[in-house]
Amino acid sequence: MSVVVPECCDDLKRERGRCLFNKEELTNILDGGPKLTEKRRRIEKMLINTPELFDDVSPDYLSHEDRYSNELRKATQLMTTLEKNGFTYNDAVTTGTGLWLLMDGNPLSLHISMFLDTIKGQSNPQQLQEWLPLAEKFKIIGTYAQTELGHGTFVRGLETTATYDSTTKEFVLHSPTITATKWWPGALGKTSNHAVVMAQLYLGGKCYGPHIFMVQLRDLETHRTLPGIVVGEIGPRLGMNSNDNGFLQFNHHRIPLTNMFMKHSQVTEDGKYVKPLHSKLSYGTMVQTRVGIVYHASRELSRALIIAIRYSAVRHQSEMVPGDPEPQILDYQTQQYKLLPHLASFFALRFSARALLEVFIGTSAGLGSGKMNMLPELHALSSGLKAVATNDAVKGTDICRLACGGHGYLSSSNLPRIYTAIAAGITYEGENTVLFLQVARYLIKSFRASSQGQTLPFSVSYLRVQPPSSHAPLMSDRGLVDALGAGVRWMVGEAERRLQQLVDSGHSPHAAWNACSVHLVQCADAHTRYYICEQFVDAVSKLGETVSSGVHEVLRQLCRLYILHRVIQTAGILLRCGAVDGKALTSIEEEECHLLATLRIQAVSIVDAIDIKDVFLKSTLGAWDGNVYQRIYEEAQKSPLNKSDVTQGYYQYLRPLMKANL
Ligand SMILES: CC/C=C\C/C=C\C/C=C\C/C=C\C/C=C\C/C=C/C(=O)SCCNC(=O)CCNC(=O)[C@H](O)C(C)(C)COP(=O)(O)OP(=O)(O)OC[C@H]1O[C@@H](n2cnc3c(N)ncnc32)[C@H](O)[C@@H]1OP(=O)(O)O
Ligand SMILES: Cc1cc2nc3c(=O)[nH]c(=O)nc-3n(C[C@H](O)[C@H](O)[C@H](O)COP(=O)(O)OP(=O)(O)OC[C@H]3O[C@@H](n4cnc5c(N)ncnc54)[C@H](O)[C@@H]3O)c2cc1C
Repeated sequence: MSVVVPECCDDLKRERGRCLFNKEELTNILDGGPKLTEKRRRIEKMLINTPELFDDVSPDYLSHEDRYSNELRKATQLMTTLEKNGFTYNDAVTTGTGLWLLMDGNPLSLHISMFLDTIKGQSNPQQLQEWLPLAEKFKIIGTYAQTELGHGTFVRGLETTATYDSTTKEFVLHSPTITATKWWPGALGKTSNHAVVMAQLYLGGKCYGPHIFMVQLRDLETHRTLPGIVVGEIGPRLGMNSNDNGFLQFNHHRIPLTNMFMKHSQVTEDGKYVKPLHSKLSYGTMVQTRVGIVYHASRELSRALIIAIRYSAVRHQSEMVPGDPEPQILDYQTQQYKLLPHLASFFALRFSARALLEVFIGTSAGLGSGKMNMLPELHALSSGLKAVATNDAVKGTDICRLACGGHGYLSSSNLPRIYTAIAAGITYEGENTVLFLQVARYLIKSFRASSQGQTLPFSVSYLRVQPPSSHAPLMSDRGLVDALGAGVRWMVGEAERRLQQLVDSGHSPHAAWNACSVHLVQCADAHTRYYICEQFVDAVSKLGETVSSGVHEVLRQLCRLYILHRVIQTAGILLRCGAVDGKALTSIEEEECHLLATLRIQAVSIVDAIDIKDVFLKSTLGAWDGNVYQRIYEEAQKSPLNKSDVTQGYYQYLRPLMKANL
């Protein structure tokens, strides 16, 4: 399939004619450099030239089984195409391209992410040597099986047991109750023949907590389920229904001793336990996936924004001035207010995802040499950013849908599918409220440590009781970010005060924690957003030295909008702690409205620079040419109900009803 870039409609031509910055330069920044843009485009070209990767029929018109088979067909084709052309699966993931072709629930996504990552991150050298080549070449296909019917969040509460039998040097895996059934893992139902399984380790009658085991589930020749294992698919879900999320039960199923992942903790042949350097090292795959999800959420949000902003430039509705031609809906301030702060969020998340990845890489390198001290900070940052990124992507995507009016509700807009896919991100890989509470624990601990004079890690250093006096004027970017920091400091101080007050009045620390948890979640959210603001300001100011003035100006405006919007959202707190006053807020609100109008002028060009091709957007509303109505009409013709003028349903139900004597 070759892509011919069509002439765009007059509205979009006019929009693009107003561009005052170098789009390619902005694209390079978003990709992480010109080389990465070039690589992404090579991958895209290769994928676009593989017609088997594209749907002939929308998954909406397929049966549950055909939908799965079709996605599996494309997923396997994607993997072989990448392999043959010298790319890795990771390339397709990190560029987003592979995901966009398969984001109806790719049945190989868990294999190429959490299964492979667990093998890489949790194996000892022998295990790595044995399993990695098999997994990389798809000789074994796996998933990450942790969540159970009874417990997802509370990993320590999992019920699946792995009991060591030193006489045979085996673990016996067992699901003692219905609630111990593994439930949810992607690709577990029908695709995977292996799984990495989280189970409670029992040695000599003593429980050592959750540990990870490599378990074969199906015969490698016949694909039949092995004895002692019950496995199946869990049925339809809100979205991503082309995946085979599954269930799994063990009935005293035996696996060799060597199938416990032994990089961090070990069990000896005679059943002795060797503990890890840090008790949460076995949660490493979850942390790594959370880092990936921040990127993933920003990419999905960007797809929705491209669709909604292009559509808003093409769609004309009502009269702004009586008797005048109908304006583009993007000219309405309320439409700008719906979309442009989310456009700013996309950029903020992209820069923060990059900063988080650096922390992840630094911490992982430290772990390699036995340094565990950065782990709590990585856990807090990855938890907070995963939660904010998915919350904002879900909210932003739905706003994009709403901003497209009725047509946003059409499947062919692709907004419903983007929404339902990213909506799962709020829940999977750590439910967001739960992750925020982890961040809050870290904040309270840090606040208390700081009160005792201890030095704080970089991401929380602003919580110091005596902050360095800020010299930045309040209305500058730095000044406003400092004000936001003062707000978080006040919130955390307030949370700590309330916790202490409850404990002093006789509550247990745990009861006090629960009684303050709404406020604690707000602290965690505010802290993470403060971190995001800092990363955005830093990134834009660093780029200022290297990019052209047009691009720098656009980035500066987006960053400013993000900060102003955040200040307005936090107004109540900032007023209470005295970081801003009413007069400042009024001028911030006015400036935001002014900025919306400024950014509106180049909004289409900004989303063009995100550079996602039509074949990956898959939207009747968001295509490059803006030929919206023709595309919507043509998609409707593909409905199976339009194959005949009169449907079977007419003869079966409608006609008898019309003929009945009611
Ligand atoms: C195609 C895909 C390719 C690539 C992937 C890349 C991007 C993703 C892109 C797309 C995704 C698309 C498809 C994938 C779809 C779905 C995949 C989904 C998979 C899953 O959902 S897997 C299951 C995930 N489950 C969870 O996340 C469970 C959440 N629960 C927990 O993590 C923990 O139990 C909890 C709640 C954090 C902690 O529980 P608890 O409070 O009971 O504490 P503990 O006693 O356990 O902890 C005490 C102590 O330890 C600290 N701590 C906890 N966790 C960590 C950690 N990970 N690291 C460091 N420290 C940790 C905790 O804070 C306490 O510290 P303190 O005592 O306060 O000092
Ligand atoms: C599409 C999808 C794909 C998934 N893929 C996988 C996979 O591949 N592998 C896998 O193992 N799992 C997978 N999961 C499972 C997922 O990780 C869990 O659903 C998730 O961790 C949440 O756990 P839960 O469902 O038990 O929710 P619960 O923990 O029961 O949450 C329900 C409610 O209780 C609240 N709550 C729970 N604990 C607390 C607390 N301590 N404090 C305050 N509030 C609390 C939550 O905030 C939430 O509002 C997937 C889930 C989905 C939806």
